[in-house]
Amino acid sequence: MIDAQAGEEPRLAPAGEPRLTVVSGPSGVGKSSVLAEVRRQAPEVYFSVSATTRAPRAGEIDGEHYHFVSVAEFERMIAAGEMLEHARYAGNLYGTPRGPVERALAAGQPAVLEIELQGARQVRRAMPEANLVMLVPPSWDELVSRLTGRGTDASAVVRQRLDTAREELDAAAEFDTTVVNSDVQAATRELIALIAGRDRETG
Ligand SMILES: Nc1ncnc2c1ncn2[C@@H]1O[C@H](COP(=O)(O)OP(=O)(O)OP(=O)(O)O)[C@@H](O)[C@H]1O
Ligand SMILES: Nc1nc2c(ncn2[C@@H]2O[C@H](COP(=O)(O)O)[C@@H](O)[C@H]2O)c(=O)[nH]1
Repeated sequence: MIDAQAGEEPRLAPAGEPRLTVVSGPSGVGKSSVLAEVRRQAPEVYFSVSATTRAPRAGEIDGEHYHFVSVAEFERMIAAGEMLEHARYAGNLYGTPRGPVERALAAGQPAVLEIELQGARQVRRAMPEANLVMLVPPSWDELVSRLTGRGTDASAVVRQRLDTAREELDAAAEFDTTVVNSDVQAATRELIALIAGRDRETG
């Protein structure tokens, strides 16, 4: 957690206020796996559903895993100011619809975004009080093994995602907290504490 220096605005939301938590990290590190467990154990948390122009993978449900939209619809949403952040990743567009996140926070619900690095940087600028968490793998070899072992992407896409992963891991210092995903349950416990703002509690 980063404390405010004398004369500077505090960067993280004050204790007691619902917090926006951004979870980022390289493709294949286990963001979806850990957040599925967070969702199960902390049903009070609002999880943003992103819009994407990527084609659905087997088993992905429109409106649940993503809002699967056309490029034209995605561009309309940007032009209408409906995106909190957006980015191009591995040839597709991804973005966070702004309204549902703002409504959840206004209603007192902690909210979580699972987004890549460029988007996390945009949220940092737009909402400096957000807590940025990077999920990292226990080792590079383990990341490669998880991404290839998942079997959802062609080898060229895996290579592209691994190239981006190096850049993402190099940016870990920009995040407030780094959580190592060696074990899904342990990472889930750490994330739930951060989402609930337990790191802001004193005494
Ligand atoms: N702690 C862990 N130990 C071993 N395997 C894991 C762990 N966490 C996730 N995995 C596995 O790693 C693979 C990638 O996980 P997942 O799809 O959750 O990653 P992701 O970060 O959400 O990827 P993407 O950004 O591409 O959506 C999956 O096969 C998942 O079962
Ligand atoms: N900037 C944003 N990145 C997003 C968003 N939703 C998901 N993502 C990230 O994209 C990559 C690839 O996801 P995949 O489902 O195709 O494997 C991954 O890092 C996601 O976290 C978003 O709204 N904005």
